[in-house]
Amino acid sequence: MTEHSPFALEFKDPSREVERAVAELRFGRPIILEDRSRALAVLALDAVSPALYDQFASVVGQKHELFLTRNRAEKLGITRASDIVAPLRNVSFHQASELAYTPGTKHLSAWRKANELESASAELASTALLLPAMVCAEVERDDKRFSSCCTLDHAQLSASSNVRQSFQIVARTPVPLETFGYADFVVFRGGLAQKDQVAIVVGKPDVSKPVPIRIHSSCITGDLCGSLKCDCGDQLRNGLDLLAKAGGGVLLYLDQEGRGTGIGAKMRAYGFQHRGMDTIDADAQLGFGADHRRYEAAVAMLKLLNIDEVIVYTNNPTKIAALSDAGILVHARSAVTGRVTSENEFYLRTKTARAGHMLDVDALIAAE
Ligand SMILES: Nc1nc2c(ncn2[C@@H]2O[C@H](COP(=O)(O)OP(=O)(O)OP(=O)(O)O)[C@@H](O)[C@H]2O)c(=O)[nH]1
Ligand SMILES: [Zn+2]
Repeated sequence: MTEHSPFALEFKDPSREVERAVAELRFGRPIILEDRSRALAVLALDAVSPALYDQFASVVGQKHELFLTRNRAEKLGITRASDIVAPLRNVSFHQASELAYTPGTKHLSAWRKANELESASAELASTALLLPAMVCAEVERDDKRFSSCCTLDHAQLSASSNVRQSFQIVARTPVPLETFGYADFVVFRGGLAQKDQVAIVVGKPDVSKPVPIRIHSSCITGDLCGSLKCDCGDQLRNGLDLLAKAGGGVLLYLDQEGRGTGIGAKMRAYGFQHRGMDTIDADAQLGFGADHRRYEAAVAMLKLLNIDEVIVYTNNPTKIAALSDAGILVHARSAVTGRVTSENEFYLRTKTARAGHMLDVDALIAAE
């Protein structure tokens, strides 16, 4: 345990250091990520300006390299199932961006397998909701040229993981909903570099019995604007309806836009889907895996609401597994569906075929 001086305010715990590094990357500034043997200057390509990219390249004498995940590497024709790093000497910002996330780019002449530190830098980008494409350069420890940059020890990244489960309730207030009458909105704060999360308590669920719950990931396009490209808006409203009909329950509305990749990445991926790609391949072009959501917040929220046994409204087996793995007893699973539209049918079929969702799209169409 760190000893704190009674005469100073100290914020030296690992999670604060990680959050600082994440914020720096989001603002397009370099950080230094180091372990016992080396130091890596890192920029997130998604956030950096072309001018700072050029400046970084010249400061490190054109020895900068581009980290790409194995998902992106596969799209560049490299099928060795590892994260990779490619040299960027004399590669412009525009060309680097093409390598990182433009479909159809094939001109990667040289690359090597990424090391652990380089892969860890992409983990930070993912926490910052940025694309996992990093501009890296190995530098000396305590390199004066980067003295004004935030430095993060790799060990602090793993040491901060317990914070992901740490939440507290900030407010609990009833809100009158058009269809359901008053529902309590409970706001939770905590986690690692996370926004506030919300639980909507419909009716008066009895926590001494299995509580009906829905874990819903935010979808600005579907939930808010009625986009026809997905089933989220319907699932949100039908989910609340099912909880009310079950005699009361809790909907956890998680800040996990774009399956945890963020709205920026999701809209880039939508652009690729307009060209015919499915939802998973579109994300892979950007370097992402099939699903980046984490459920520590959901588990912490349930525990703070004194809920440890549930009936879950979902078609997604990953959500059930995440709850069970965290010690929440899942008594049953119930389906929650939406309308099938010509715009979302391919998306729904992809979720079933490639992400194991328990959804019979043909039966839904037949029932309409
Ligand atoms: N990256 C990406 N995310 C998408 C796309 N379409 C929808 N999403 C996101 O997918 C998530 C869907 O959330 P949910 O409806 O809670 O989850 P689900 O995995 O469908 O599971 P259930 O609805 O519980 O069956 C939300 O975070 C959406 O923002 C897409 O094409 N690309
Ligand atoms: Zn959606």
